[in-house]
Amino acid sequence: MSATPVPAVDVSGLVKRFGPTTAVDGLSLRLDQGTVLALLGPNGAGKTTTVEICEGFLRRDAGSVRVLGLDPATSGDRLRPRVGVMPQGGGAYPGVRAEEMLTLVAACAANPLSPAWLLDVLGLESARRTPYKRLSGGQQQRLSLACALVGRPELVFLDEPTAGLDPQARRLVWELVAALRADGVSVLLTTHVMEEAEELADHVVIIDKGRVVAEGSPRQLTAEQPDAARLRFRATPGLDTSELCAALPNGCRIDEPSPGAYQLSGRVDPQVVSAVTAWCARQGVLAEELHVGRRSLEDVFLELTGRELR
Ligand SMILES: Nc1ncnc2c1ncn2[C@@H]1O[C@H](COP(=O)(O)OP(=O)(O)OP(=O)(O)O)[C@@H](O)[C@H]1O
Repeated sequence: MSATPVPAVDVSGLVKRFGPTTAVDGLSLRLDQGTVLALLGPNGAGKTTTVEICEGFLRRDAGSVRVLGLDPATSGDRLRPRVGVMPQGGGAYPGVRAEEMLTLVAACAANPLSPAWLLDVLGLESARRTPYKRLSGGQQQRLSLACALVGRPELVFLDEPTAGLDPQARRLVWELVAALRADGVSVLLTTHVMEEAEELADHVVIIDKGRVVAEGSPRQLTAEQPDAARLRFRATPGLDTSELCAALPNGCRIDEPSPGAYQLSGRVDPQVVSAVTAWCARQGVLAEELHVGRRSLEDVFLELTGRELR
């Protein structure tokens, strides 16, 4: 009989307070080896705090945390060679050149990847000799990612790895995360971009105010009755939707979960779309960002918390 593998990250009942603020409030999550977990939540939800505790950079107030079976609060020396960290916002000595920085980090690893190769893969070839402070924000992000990966870690923590990246660079990071997963590396990433979680993660943990509000695979979280679709649009906040409600078929409901964001749930057919746009025309408002589709993680978050992710 084979033994169950140790989870890459196992957090249970985690609590962290900063003075009167409870940043993490009894949070539990588990990242299985070789999988990708996305910690999704709005600003201030407690994502960075959770990750920094797992990285061993912050002390917890309560709960248990195991990273590759070890406690990061006491086993930092043993974990450092096995774990890659891409902190939010990055940061480095301003004068250090991109390749110098990566070579320096590589020198700490027993069996590093080639810095030159990694710079090439991340599209930083032309910035090799550029001092850190002269790199663009996106280049700094990618260098930070390279530093997290150069030591061939078993597990990587990526805190908002695509924040501030242009679509092309974002796609590059997504491909890299998929490649890491294919190589059996475990990845815990934070994001408030739901498409990122949907695209990359095996398991999504949605948090708000330091607590888990939902979790599961993206498919589980967005599953609904097969004939149900969503219609969403933006318009002037506070419109009286009673006339529209009366015109909709039974089983359709319209909500305004956050000001100006309207959401219709139920069976969305061409007549329903037409009723909505006709109603908007009568109100003299333009329905912006009109979208019909299946429920997204953004919808799930909105339903659970009444607020938008961004
Ligand atoms: N060093 C600190 N001192 C005081 N309060 C802090 C500190 N670090 C975080 N907090 C507070 O803890 C809460 C959680 O912050 P955290 O940075 O973990 O959230 P987050 O989900 O990562 O947000 P973001 O998406 O903006 O990065 C916030 O209310 C934040 O203001």
